[in-house]
Amino acid sequence: MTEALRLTLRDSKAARWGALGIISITMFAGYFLTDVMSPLKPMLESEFAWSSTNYGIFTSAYGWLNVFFGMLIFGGIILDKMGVRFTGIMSSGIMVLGAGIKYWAITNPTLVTDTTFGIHTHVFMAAVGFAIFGVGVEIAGITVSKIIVKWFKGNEMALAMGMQMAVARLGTMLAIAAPVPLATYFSSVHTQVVNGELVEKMGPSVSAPIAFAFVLLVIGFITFFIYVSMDKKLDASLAESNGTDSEEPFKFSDIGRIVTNKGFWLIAVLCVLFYSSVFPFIKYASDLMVNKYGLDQNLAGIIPSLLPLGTLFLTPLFGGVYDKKGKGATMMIIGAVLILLVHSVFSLPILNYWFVAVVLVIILGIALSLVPSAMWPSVPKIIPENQLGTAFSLIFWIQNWGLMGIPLLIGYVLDQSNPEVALAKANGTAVPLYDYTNPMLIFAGLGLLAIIVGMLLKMEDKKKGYGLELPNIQK
Ligand SMILES: C[C@H](N)C(=O)N[C@@H](CCCCN)C(=O)O
Repeated sequence: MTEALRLTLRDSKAARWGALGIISITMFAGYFLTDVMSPLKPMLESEFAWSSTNYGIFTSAYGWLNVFFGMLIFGGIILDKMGVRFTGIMSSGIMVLGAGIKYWAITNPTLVTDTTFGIHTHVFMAAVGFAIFGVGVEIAGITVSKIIVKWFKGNEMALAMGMQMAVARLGTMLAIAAPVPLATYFSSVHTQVVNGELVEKMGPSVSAPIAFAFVLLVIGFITFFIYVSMDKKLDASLAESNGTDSEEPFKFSDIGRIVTNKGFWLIAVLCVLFYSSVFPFIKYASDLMVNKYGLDQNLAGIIPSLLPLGTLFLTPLFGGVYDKKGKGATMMIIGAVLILLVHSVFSLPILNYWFVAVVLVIILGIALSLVPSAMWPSVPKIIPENQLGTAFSLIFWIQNWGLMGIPLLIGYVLDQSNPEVALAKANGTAVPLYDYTNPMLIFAGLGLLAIIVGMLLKMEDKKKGYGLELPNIQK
């Protein structure tokens, strides 16, 4: 067979980067909704009398269905059985549905007067929407990972994953920076909760940024159909080139193979520790800026938004370094060290200057570029391609325990460490600032554990020869 005959659609640079661009739009919208409420925490407290625990419950809902109902694991199996086209459409549809429910709940503060399972129904219904959305965005995440491996394996895989994450981080950045101005711009007279009573009052529209996110998600859903047509063409070209589907189909016994692989566990534990120290932090970062660094609520999102901003450039850059030079395990360890450093300084009850926060957030951005750009392209070095959907879903499942549990823990610890805040709210007196020392110590502890697991992973790589320290691009 001649070289020309063996060429497929993925050998075309324009086609594979075009495919990446399209799926990145869907994920951009997903990441926007994921963090859109983060800068709105102080508003949720002032408009609807949410406590930090309420906010923690709502934020943790992201993982409820993924963790307790195993939705992510089903998602991974569906992905390996049904393929990326079906799973991609399904997951982006679920994102739209979840966002719709969340919007409905937030626009109905009358739900505040009821409770469901001991939680204010307003909080509970918003959480249900977020939980459904969480299933969609997580399954979309594993689908996109598999799509990237399909198009880029043996080429610029880490760079491609880095670029996709960079676009997604743009969504996070917008979600941190835009909601407060949007909510303020669309201020209106609406129902608010004041001293436990529902009153009609002029105030910022917390629901406006969610409506914006909903529209973005619908656009992401539509654009995924364009990807579907490209994927069909890729499969056709693979079939023609005769080089396709030499892979064994997925079997349930593969799950046993994945979970008995020590490398898999190390990367999964590193993943949950690392992401639990960054993503839940983002949910509280704007509030931290108000309470620790004395920033105005309207400007508080600016410093945290520098975190994803840096990753826009650095994630593809580090991905490119991994592709060409290797050193994946080392990059993950350095990232974990940075996490420990940053959160330790945040936890100190001194240095409460805004420029210190800027420097720390920039360093955190470097960590958030180093670890993911090395971690995700390392998974296909440990797990065979036909088991990747399931492996990614298992890793995401383990990670979701952290994404669910840590925000809840932080909200609870915040309330427990600052009882005077709840007291002041109940008495209608001036509300004091939150002391964030204990929550930040929890984040620092996660960083320390991540360093240890990163080192164990590097040792295992040496023993098993996964090639985590080797370049991805095959010469
Ligand atoms: C939150 C989500 N489960 C996640 O881990 N996202 C990663 C990207 C994973 C993509 C793997 N190709 C992130 O860093 O945003």
